[in-house]
Amino acid sequence: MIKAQSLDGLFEKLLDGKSIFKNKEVLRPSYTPDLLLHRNDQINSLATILVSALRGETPSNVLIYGKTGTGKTAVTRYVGKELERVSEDKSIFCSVVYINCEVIDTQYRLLANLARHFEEEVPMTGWPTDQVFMKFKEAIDSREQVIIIILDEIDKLIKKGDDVLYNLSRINTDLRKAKVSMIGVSNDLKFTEFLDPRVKSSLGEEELIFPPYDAEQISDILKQRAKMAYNDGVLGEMVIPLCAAFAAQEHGDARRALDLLRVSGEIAERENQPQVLEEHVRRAQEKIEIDRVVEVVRTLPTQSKLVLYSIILLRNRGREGKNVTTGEMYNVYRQLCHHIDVDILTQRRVTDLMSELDMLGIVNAVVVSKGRYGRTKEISLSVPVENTRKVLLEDYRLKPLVDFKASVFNKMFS
Ligand SMILES: Nc1ncnc2c1ncn2[C@@H]1O[C@H](COP(=O)(O)OP(=O)(O)OP(=O)(O)O)[C@@H](O)[C@H]1O
Repeated sequence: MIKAQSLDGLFEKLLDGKSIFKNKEVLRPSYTPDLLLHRNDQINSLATILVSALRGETPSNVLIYGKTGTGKTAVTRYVGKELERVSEDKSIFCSVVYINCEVIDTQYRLLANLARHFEEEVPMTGWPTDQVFMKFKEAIDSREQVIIIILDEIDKLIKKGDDVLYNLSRINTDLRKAKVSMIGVSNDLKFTEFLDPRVKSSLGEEELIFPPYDAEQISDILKQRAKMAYNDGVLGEMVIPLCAAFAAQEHGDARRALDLLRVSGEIAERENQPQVLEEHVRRAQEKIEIDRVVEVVRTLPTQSKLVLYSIILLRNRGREGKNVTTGEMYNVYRQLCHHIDVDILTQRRVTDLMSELDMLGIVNAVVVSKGRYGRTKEISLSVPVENTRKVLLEDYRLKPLVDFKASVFNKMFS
């Protein structure tokens, strides 16, 4: 008879081990430090625009752009918090409402959230949108006050239409006492192209651009956070410079750098190492990259998954290192669709899907000239092949393709 191993004190034993972390939470994206480094210009510019609220005037609407991890959210929230703090000191009514449009991504939910913020009872579904908007207006117009609405990741909201932004941008004409202004935050520089020109000009009364951090600036940000996150003497000398270098290579992304610093520590801790070393950072970099790819690939639509799978199959056809042409890719894609009974898209549409994969950083397509045969695109994979293949085959619609290589490829390439 197999005797169950005694698990007494399972968690106690784990907890007894000395942690290398002092406070891991400060490395999470949700944590905003009290002092934001290398962002004085942006903080001052935003404060200069918002200070009107403290004079009872309506601040201009602002659009904030910058690549991911450049401190847009951190700066906006920080300045918003300061504004509320000073307004309280001066007994001026001023509220800053933060909305993440990736989570609250419909017009109704946005308005319902705004109304609820001001203690209006509005259900999260079911009412006509106009009625919710009316409730919000009534709620805020009960007294003299300035409301600043921060719409983070605003590009996610307008995917479902820009009516709500149009209405919000005109709301001040209907209000007697309250004043509303909006701050839109986005890492997509082009999203305003899809906006109604009136909304575009109203939202973009002021624009702020957040440039990427360089390696030195990221290093400073990491040092500030590492002091709070790790116990003294735990970090090897090369850990911060390496995290900063990796993140700067990407595009100066502070979030990526902080993730690297945290995951490196987690890897070291799991192995009961007393110190975080360079090798842990390298492994963390690999792990984060794979996690990212897995997430992006997993959420692709089926047709894009088929395009990607055909590239992987061609890449594995035995002539390693040779790039795949669009013609070859389309040929295999068609066979895959046929095999699992999925509609076959036109070559043009498939080329578009491939360009999307290129934009996501999953493949790299370059145009090459074939002399008098014209031009074609050569595609190479920018992601680890085996991991990607595994994730693709997790999709139940693609599962029957597991054996595809054996049955069709032998015929095609023999
Ligand atoms: N100047 C800074 N000083 C200290 N920490 C910073 C600074 N800039 C960014 N960070 C930290 O980096 C992480 C990412 O920053 P933030 O969320 O503000 O980036 P973002 O530009 O809004 O990115 P995204 O567009 O992806 O939302 C956060 O943990 C934030 O606290």
